[in-house]
Amino acid sequence: MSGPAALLLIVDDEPANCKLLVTLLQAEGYATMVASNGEAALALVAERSPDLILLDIMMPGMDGYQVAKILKGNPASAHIPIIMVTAQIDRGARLAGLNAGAEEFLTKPVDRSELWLRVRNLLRMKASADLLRDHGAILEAQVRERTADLQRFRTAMDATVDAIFLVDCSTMRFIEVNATACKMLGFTREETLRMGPEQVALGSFEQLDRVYDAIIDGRSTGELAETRLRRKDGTEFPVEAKRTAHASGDAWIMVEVMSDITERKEAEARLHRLAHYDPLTSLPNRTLFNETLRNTLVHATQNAWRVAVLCIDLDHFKNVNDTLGHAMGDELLRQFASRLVKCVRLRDTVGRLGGDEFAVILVMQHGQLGVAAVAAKIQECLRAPFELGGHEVNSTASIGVAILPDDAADSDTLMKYSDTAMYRAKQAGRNTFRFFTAQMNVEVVARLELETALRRAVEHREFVLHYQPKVQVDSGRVCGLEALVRWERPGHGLVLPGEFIQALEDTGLIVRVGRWIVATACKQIRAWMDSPVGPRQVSINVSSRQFGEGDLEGDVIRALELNGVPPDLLELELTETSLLANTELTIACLRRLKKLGVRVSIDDFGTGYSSLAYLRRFPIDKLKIDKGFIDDVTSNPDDASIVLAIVRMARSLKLETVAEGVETTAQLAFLRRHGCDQMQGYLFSKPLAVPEVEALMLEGRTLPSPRGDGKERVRTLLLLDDEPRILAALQAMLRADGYQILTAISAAEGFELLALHKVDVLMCDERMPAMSGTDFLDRVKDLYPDTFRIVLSGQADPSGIMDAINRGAIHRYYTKPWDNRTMRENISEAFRFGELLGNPDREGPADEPPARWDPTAVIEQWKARNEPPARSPADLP
Ligand SMILES: Nc1nc2c(ncn2[C@@H]2O[C@@H]3COP(=O)(O)O[C@H]4[C@@H](O)[C@H](n5cnc6c(=O)[nH]c(N)nc65)O[C@@H]4COP(=O)(O)O[C@H]3[C@H]2O)c(=O)[nH]1
Repeated sequence: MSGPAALLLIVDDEPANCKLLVTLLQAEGYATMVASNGEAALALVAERSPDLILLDIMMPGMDGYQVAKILKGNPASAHIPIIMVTAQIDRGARLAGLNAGAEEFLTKPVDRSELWLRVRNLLRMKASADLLRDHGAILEAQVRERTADLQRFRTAMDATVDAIFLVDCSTMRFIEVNATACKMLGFTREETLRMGPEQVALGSFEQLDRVYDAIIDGRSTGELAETRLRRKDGTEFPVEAKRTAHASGDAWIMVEVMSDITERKEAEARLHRLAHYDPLTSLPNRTLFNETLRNTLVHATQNAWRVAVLCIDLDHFKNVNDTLGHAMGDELLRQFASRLVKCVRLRDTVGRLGGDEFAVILVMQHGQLGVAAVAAKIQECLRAPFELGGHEVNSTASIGVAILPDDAADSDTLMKYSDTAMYRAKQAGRNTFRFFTAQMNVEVVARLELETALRRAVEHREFVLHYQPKVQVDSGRVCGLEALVRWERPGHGLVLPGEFIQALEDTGLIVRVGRWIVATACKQIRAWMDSPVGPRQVSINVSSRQFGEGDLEGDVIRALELNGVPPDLLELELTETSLLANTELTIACLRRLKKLGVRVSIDDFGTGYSSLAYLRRFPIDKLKIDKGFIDDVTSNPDDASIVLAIVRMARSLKLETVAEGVETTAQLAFLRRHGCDQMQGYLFSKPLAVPEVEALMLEGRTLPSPRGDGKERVRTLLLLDDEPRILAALQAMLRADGYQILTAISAAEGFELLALHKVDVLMCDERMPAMSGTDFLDRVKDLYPDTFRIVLSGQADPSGIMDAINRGAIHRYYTKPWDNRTMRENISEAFRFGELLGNPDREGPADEPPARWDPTAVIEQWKARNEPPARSPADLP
């Protein structure tokens, strides 16, 4: 036996017995220790844990059974074999010994060989039992550790926010799932473990099998993939899955880790909506619209389809914003969007490009007619008024159309062309549509060239100012000048603003050019102040963009200070339309400038939509009556009424009036007679370069004074007939009666003479080429109601003339040939009649209009007549 000798404990109260046993056992090489009673034995066992105990039964105090029971009851000593040594050999004693836990018995006196045999056998048994016990303990510890590991693993698995599924690839069943997986799916763990992936994943068994095979074969790395899972209640949700395959013996285990990405997907969807859809109308925005157009064009080109792009812009939309506020403007856009969508088929695309700009993609089936029908439908859908917070608002749209492949082959050009066509529709008076044409293309190219040339012009300072004098109507003297920009374009000579101002506006270059104009005009005023010309008031045109984007106020103040120019020598001309834009900003800026002394006038007055109430908000000094009203002021009663209304309104607001574009003395006479303060026009002078306008001012040129001024009033008769023979005969007949006789051979000449002279009696032929006598007199009735009007008719049937008489256009009529005496008497009577009825001091018929004559109402009526058919929101209060 190798290793330390086995330690044997001999327990006996008889020292002789102990000694014998010690001797016998030590002789066999065992180590021994002795205890003389039970307590001592227990103490020794606790202390040294012997390999075997020889235990006497009969001992004083604690007997052998008790000792054995205690030892076997204690796990630390239960494995120590006990041999009971006893003189009793009866069966009862043996049973009691075995019950107490003893393994063997020896009878006293002890037989040496039996002792050794028993001791050796028991020690062997113990050795192998110890071995087994140690092994078991190791195994147990290992199991305990594994169990703890497993527990830790499961706790970790359960604690993770991701769902984890372990799938046995051979059975396609879950063999393990974590708590998150069960919660995500709504199944219990047990229910889940009874299922396989094809019951919760979207995809067939075969599809999953293919995915798993690819991962196992290494053809797929099992990178993050998006898929969907189905819950117990049948609802689905998106997950991101990471799959890895693990070999387990011959089988493969697929570990699937899945995260619920519902929130991420929703956020992505929200972002996508924000990036691609207009939040106000929910229509595709410009980005998505362009993307859709590009894709449509690819398909269209492949399939030889035709595609139309419609650019749609609401007319006068800005007025809704300005008058009803932005919330109502938004509401109009929303309502329009939903009407627009109903005008097209499902497969067509409607988008909002921004502001009031919408666009439509139409895949065409029936050629251009189909597109025209859609455009007409869109116009039609606007016919019903929009209900905006209690206001009924009418709106119209201008539509431009460009077509693939006729006009362009790519989306950018197609968009550009339909936009160009839309602007054409606007220019054509709005509320209409236009197809893009090759001519427009030429214009687009020309426009681009113009813009490039203008940019260069700004850099190279190619602009100059010309000046057009303004004249005081009563004194005939120059009272100021309007600065008008010209472009000395290399290779093109002097270019007028009509050809480039709009492009300067559209490109924003007007802000820089405008600043230059302010500075140059102020420099010129200074130069005249320092020359014999003397101080002169100069007006400059300003664009609304100079308020919003530039620093008009700063520019003006700097230029005035730099040149030492008194502010009242500078006048700013703003169009009605530019006043309407940026109103608050504009008003505030104008107020400050006006406080400084700078003068302000409204240009082209009458062409915009400003009402009297609106005008009061602006700090203005002057109204400039648009040339459009002056052109026919002597012959068109509508224009005449408008001009008179403006003059009268200006007077009541203590504003000066300037008539623009006065070209004839008749116009001047009309204006002079009706109290217009100033005139500007070719009649006096065109805009001139500085040296020429200086010469004009130094020469002291004035307007010719009005005819008949200072002379005594004479009775004036106007005879109008297209036959000079008749005129001559009438003149000869009436010569002796002392009238001032004026003759005209056309209605136009007649109007001019009426404007130039105070005519008392007017006799006109009924049959004239351009205009009948009654029509002429109809107009004269409105323009000069105090004239006594006679018609000379060659016709027997006077029914048309009777109508005119009933309308009050004609006071008398005569048929040709006439009786000289009666005619002379009647004309004389007509003068007397007119003098009796009319106020002999009155300068003209409308100079002191009748009480019912209301200038604001006249302007409103005129606007109503000149509005597009569907009334625009511009009419809102
Ligand atoms: N047929 C005819 N025309 C007459 C007569 N009297 C004056 N005109 C023209 O009428 C225009 C008057 O200027 P506007 O109404 O301010 O209209 C101006 C103004 O709106 C704009 N503009 C001109 N210069 C400037 C400028 O310096 N800045 C800005 N922002 N706009 C300018 O361009 C418009 C056209 O300017 P112009 O071509 O110089 O044309 C000038 C002038 O030459 C006439 O008796 N008969």
